[in-house]
Amino acid sequence: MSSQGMLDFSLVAMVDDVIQQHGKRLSDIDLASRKASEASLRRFEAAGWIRKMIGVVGAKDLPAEPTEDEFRIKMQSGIILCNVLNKIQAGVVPKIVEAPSDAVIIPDGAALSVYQHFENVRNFLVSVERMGIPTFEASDLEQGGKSSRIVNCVLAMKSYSEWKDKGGHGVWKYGGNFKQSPSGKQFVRRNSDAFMNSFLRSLSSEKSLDSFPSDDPEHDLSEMDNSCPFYSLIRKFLSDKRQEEIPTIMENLLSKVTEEFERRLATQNEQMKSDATALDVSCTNNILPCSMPGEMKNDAILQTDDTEMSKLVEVECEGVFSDEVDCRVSKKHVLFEKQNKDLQDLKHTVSAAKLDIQLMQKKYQEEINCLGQHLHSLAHAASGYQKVLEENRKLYNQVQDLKGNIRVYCRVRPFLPGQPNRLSTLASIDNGNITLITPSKNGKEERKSFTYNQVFGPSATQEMVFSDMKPLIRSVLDGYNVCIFAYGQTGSGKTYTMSGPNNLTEDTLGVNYRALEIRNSSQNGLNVPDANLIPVTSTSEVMYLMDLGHKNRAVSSTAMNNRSSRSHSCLTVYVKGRDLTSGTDLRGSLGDVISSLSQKNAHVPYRNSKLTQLLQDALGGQAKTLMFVHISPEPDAIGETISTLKFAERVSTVELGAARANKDSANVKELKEQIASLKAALAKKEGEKNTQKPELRRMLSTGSTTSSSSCQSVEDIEVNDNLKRLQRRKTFDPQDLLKGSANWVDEDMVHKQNGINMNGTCLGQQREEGDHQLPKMPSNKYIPDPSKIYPEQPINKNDILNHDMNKIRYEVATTDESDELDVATTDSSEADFLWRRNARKTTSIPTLKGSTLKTTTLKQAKHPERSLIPQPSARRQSTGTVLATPKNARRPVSGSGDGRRKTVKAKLEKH
Ligand SMILES: Nc1ncnc2c1ncn2[C@@H]1O[C@H](COP(=O)(O)OP(=O)(O)OP(=O)(O)O)[C@@H](O)[C@H]1O
Repeated sequence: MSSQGMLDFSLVAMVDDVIQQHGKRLSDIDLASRKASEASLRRFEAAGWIRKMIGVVGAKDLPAEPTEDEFRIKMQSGIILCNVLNKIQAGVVPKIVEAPSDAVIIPDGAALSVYQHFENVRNFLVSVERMGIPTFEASDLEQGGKSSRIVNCVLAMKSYSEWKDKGGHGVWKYGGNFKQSPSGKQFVRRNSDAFMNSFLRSLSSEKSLDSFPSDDPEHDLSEMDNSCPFYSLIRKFLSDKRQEEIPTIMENLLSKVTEEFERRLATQNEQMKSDATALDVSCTNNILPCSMPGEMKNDAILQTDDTEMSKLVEVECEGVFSDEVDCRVSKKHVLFEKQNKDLQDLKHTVSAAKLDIQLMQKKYQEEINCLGQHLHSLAHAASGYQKVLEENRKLYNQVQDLKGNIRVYCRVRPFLPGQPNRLSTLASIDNGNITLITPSKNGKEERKSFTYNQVFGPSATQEMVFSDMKPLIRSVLDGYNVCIFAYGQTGSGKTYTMSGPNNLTEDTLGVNYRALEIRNSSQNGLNVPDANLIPVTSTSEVMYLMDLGHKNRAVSSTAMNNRSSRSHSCLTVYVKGRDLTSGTDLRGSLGDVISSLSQKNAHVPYRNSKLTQLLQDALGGQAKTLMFVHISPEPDAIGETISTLKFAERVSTVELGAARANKDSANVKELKEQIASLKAALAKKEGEKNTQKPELRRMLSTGSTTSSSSCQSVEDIEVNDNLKRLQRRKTFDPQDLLKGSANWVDEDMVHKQNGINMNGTCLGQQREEGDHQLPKMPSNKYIPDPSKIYPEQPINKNDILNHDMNKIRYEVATTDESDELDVATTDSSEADFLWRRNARKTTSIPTLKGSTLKTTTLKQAKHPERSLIPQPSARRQSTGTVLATPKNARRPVSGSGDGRRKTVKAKLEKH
């Protein structure tokens, strides 16, 4: 809205206000100023005439427009006045006393020679008076004197001079009337009413001049008073003023009115601006809720901006603008109405939108409820599916057990603290399936999935891992042998799973420790050269031995693992239990192998071959075997990871044959007791009847078709005797006898008595051969007195159940062909021995000499068909060889488990 087009105030009221505020002062100030102005004009006129008469120099640099004081001071010495007078009439002042310099004349007439000044002034005044020119008092030249009288005197001299210049006719008389000022300003003396008429006419130019007939002033004024209150106001204001004051007063009044008008206009503009802003905000606020969807009315509201509203208001105000108040009220009313209407529209829109939203909310709520029900049923179905999957997994594991498959678990190590690259190759884990992201050749990522019995992700805890293995470990108590071994790239977490990290806490205890919580009784037996068998009576004693072994392990830094195990860790716990109701004895063993991969090929084969021998028992068909593959999540390990997983997948297809419990029936037990007592008797007699030993040896050699005499024992003869007796008993199940562990335990017992120990887990194959004579094997050192190794006694490393196979490995490397080593190696693996024994059969070499570990490994490499298990990649060779334990050369190449079992059955039938 334009401020020019619509005043928010009345002009008349504004003028009235100005008059009320400044009326009296306007008159007073203006009169004084007028007088001052007149005095100035006269002074300037006087000064100008003096300068003209005597020159600027003669006038002592009197300014053209001097102030009152300047003029008085310049006149003070009387010199100028005298000189001017002499100019009008030469010699009228006969003697003028000049001042030494202007500097001696100081303000306020403090002349150096007051007397001399007085002389000049006196001479001047006398001369002037004589000429009939108006004079002044000498004191008028002093401060506070009437300087206007000095000016008047000078102007009178001027008048006289002019008169004289014109010829000096008649008598000169000074009138003292005002004349036109040098500045051109002229005060016009007029009749007050006439002047008012003229003045008001000029002001009323906005109205029609025709309405003011000039020839009847009285009529004019009354007409004007009646038609416009403004004129009446001005007339009233000027009525008591003198005519000559009216122009000045009107000038000042107009100036004040203009000032006030501008001030009010500015205020109105400000007000209009802020109103417009408020209107904008109001419109915006009202329009915002209209932006709800589906409201067509909003468009109309949005289009009604304040410009359009201004136009509307202006149109409505048109024709009535003369009445400013009405116009303003009308305009505001229109605005108000408009805004009110808009507000109502907006309210309507908002309530409509609210209704819509409520409807939508209701609809969504219904949909959400519906979805919730679907989700519920889906969740129910999913949980059922999970249950089915879990059941499926259990059944699958059972089938695996029945088939004797190696169970394969997989664990993914988490990223280690401080590892910069946290991009994992692991895509997903789902119920035994693991999917990895592998970089493909064309740059696109590919995914590869593998299936195992169980898969643990990086967040799996030790407890979670162990609880899954618990049933397997518990089956030791049911008489099964159990072998759990870890496999994987260096640094992938094998040690962590089996033992735990360096700083062990209750939460991070590995499988080894946790398995011992289960039971705390054990029997010993380990066929590792230089390893010792220590009887223990409690879990804590086993833990102590484990710690001891752990300390003895060789570790060193590899590229991927700072504390990489440079040794194999093997813990065998022999457990013997008794079923109190049936009187059945249960025995089992747990072979726990932690293998570490090396970074350099040089030492790998040695290390693997020893592990192979250790695992022979577990792979002999009698054990439940769990292979725990470990992988690292880092992208740069993806090659090794895929290779590991592929190998593990192949391993999971290998059937070792169903494991069987080492149960002794009452009959077998009875027989065993007889054998034991016989063995004890034999042992007792052995010392007494040294002469009989050659005879026994001879009997043994004739009773065996395959083994060398050096490997036979007295016990073997007794086993054969018992076998013959058992075969004659109809109630006896030959399977019992074929359970190698049953006889093995007997052997074990005897060997223990004789200070010899054998691992009692891998005799199935021996029975298959129909060769019931056990080879006599150099044994581990049995330490009947545990106190030898416990803290109170100095620890002899040779007397410790040594977990560090590294030592063995180095012996192999350095004494490759030594007899001791050969024997030791043979000791450590019955199956290996048998294999070599058969080899000897075919090659007719009746000696074990030269059959070193290295040779064994090489032979195996030359005859991969002996292995029941697929070979891993070159880098995985160490662990692959662990599984590829050299077997009997006559063992079927594939379908090993079944084939082997068939062989067993054939042998049984024979028996
Ligand atoms: N599941 C896990 N959670 C936390 N840390 C782990 C886990 N698995 C492994 N680690 C850590 O990763 C590092 C390497 O693990 P570990 O020594 O067990 O590997 P390894 O396979 O035994 O290696 P090597 O074959 O070289 O002996 C260790 O610092 C270990 O604590």
